[in-house]
Amino acid sequence: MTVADLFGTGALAVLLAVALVVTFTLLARERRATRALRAQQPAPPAVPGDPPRRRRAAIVVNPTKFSVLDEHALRRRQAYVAAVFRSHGWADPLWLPTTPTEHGGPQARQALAEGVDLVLAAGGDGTVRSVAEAMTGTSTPMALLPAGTGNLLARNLDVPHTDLAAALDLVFSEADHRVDVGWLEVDRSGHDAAPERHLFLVMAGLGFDAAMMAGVEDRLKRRLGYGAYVVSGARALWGPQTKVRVRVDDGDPVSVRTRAVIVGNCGKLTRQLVLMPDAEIDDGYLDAVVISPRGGIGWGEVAWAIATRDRRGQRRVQHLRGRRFEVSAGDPQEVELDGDPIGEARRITLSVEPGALLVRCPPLHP
Ligand SMILES: Nc1ncnc2c1ncn2[C@@H]1O[C@H](COP(=O)(O)OP(=O)(O)OP(=O)(O)O)[C@@H](O)[C@H]1O
Repeated sequence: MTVADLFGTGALAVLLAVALVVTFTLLARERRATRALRAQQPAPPAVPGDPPRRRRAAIVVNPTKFSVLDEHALRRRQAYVAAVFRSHGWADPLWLPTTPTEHGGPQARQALAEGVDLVLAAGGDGTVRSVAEAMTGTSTPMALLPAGTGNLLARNLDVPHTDLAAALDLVFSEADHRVDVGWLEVDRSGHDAAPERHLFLVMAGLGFDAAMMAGVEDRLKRRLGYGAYVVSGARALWGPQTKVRVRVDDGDPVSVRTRAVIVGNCGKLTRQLVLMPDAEIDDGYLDAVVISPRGGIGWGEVAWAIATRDRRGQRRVQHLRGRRFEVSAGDPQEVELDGDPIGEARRITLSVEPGALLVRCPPLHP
């Protein structure tokens, strides 16, 4: 009998087909089982000589903070920073510059999508805030390379803000700490259908301090640095008091005549000037000051209370603490967010999200 005879018989052809199907099914099952077994096994130990995976950081940089020095300043800093990362065995950092419309959030999200080990915010508090907004709720730490004017978060976390080398050293020598973030809801009309929501890390508020920030022109900042806030503050001092209603958590709203309501996640303006001495960035609470001076003597009292940090019996600087603050005013008031003015609103709501952001910085309670 020839092979053709064999295939000519229908029964044998069916038998052959069945045998083939069974064989392929068994082979496929074996391949699946082998794959599953491999997946359960730990990764093979690195063969000596295999290059270990090098850690990589992304640096979200506001280029305008460097180009004010000279047009090559940013490139020089980038070369220096990359060399420092290499000297610590890290890969060259991924540089993600901010733009006039994308202030750090999209850049930080891109960095997270690329799986970096650390994101650095190189700029002022606005850049830091935008980066932090994208990183909140993730387990990737954020570090700071301060290059702004106020650098309020850096001052509060004791991150060097005038020495790039020292700030960079800290990236490799310190641990990560969970800090609270604040959320500010801005209802501009007092009955907005969808109020804006912004993250803040230091302070947000309404009234005099916001008017002061709004009055700090970029030109003045460049010439006077932090002193620009003093000049603008002096200008804003003499405005009228405003009637606002303040509600803390589920308490009843209280009406006060005030020049400013400032709510803080942390309380330092400078190392010496502490607006909210009890505010801690990791305590799960927000602190607030209601500043209500009347005339020159009243402002003298406020200045004294802030300079000495002694608030006993102080009527002009009232302190509050809670997890949620609602502040509403009859007339639109200038609103401030981590030192940046964001326009006027009639109602703001501030709340805290405890421990939502991982930050690389010196110990919070040394
Ligand atoms: N590529 C860019 N070109 C022009 N402007 C930019 C660019 N990137 C960011 N900006 C502007 O920079 C602002 C953020 O500045 P940033 O917070 O870094 O410094 P700062 O205002 O001096 O900080 P600080 O609050 O500490 O004083 C953004 O509001 C944005 O308008």
